[in-house]
Amino acid sequence: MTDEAVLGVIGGSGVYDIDGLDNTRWVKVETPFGDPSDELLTGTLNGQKLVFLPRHGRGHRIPPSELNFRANIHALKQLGVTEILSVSAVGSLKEELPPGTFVVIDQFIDRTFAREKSFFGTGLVAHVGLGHPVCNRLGDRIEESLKELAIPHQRRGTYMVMEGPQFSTMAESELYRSWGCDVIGMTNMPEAKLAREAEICYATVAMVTDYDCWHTDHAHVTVDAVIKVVVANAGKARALVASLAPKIASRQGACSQGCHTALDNAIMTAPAVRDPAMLDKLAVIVKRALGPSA
Ligand SMILES: CSC[C@H]1O[C@H](OP(=O)(O)O)[C@H](O)[C@@H]1O
Ligand SMILES: Nc1ncnc2[nH]cnc12
Repeated sequence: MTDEAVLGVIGGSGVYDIDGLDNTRWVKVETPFGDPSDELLTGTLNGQKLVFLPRHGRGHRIPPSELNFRANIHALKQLGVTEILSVSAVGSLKEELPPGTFVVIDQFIDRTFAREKSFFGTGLVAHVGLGHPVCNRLGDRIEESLKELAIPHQRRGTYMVMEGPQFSTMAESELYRSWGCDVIGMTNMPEAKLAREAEICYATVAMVTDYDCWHTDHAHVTVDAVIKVVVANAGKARALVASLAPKIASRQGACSQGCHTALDNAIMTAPAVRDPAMLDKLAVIVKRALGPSA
């Protein structure tokens, strides 16, 4: 099932389209969890099947707390996506990460509180592991591309996920700095958790757009400043996706870290008491782990 790689790209703020694809088509996808943020763009890039989803919808219609993360991940799963590259704008919490730096995220602190965080629920309970919340095989490929393209980057980093939509207070920003977080944003959770439940490799390349509000020598973050940096770095983001695509095409077999088998030993509910309606609703998610007739 994961033998053929399909690369999903979730475009964040300022990234509402993707160019250079062949055989493109915007596809409307329905899910049991409601509507995804927009239609999904399918095509091929350098020989690799690719599906693109603008996280906030084209034109940026949807704020972080109202994103239907479950529908977005479910739609990508339905289109066969096996690895997701999340491209996100973030604020920097460290002096040594100036705007324009790309960070290959490897950890998250999830401080969101107003979002649906699981596909599972009463009648079908599951607990997936999240010690390594991103796929390091995919992270390694991203790092290779960043090196080849000479894009300034940091290989690892902790992304603090806040609820938003307002930016942080100075006290909050200093608190997250004291926790050792590298960058801050509003969107990557529960996205990463749901990708794990859906057995899709997930990795984030976070583009630093500002110094949040803690830095005394820099103006506090504004939307204008964020978008200016995203636009200035759009070429690098495009080049990254183009370079990553053939690396995904040539990857061998299922994820060695276990992303593609995350539901093995994760489903708690005894077969006899599993809710048939939940099994039906989650069929796309649990088909590999429980078999098509579960
Ligand atoms: C426009 S700044 C705030 C906005 O940008 C980031 O979104 P994304 O990860 O989709 O690039 C941040 O998390 C906020 O949603
Ligand atoms: N400073 C910041 N805080 C939260 N989300 C962001 N996205 C971009 N910059 C941000």
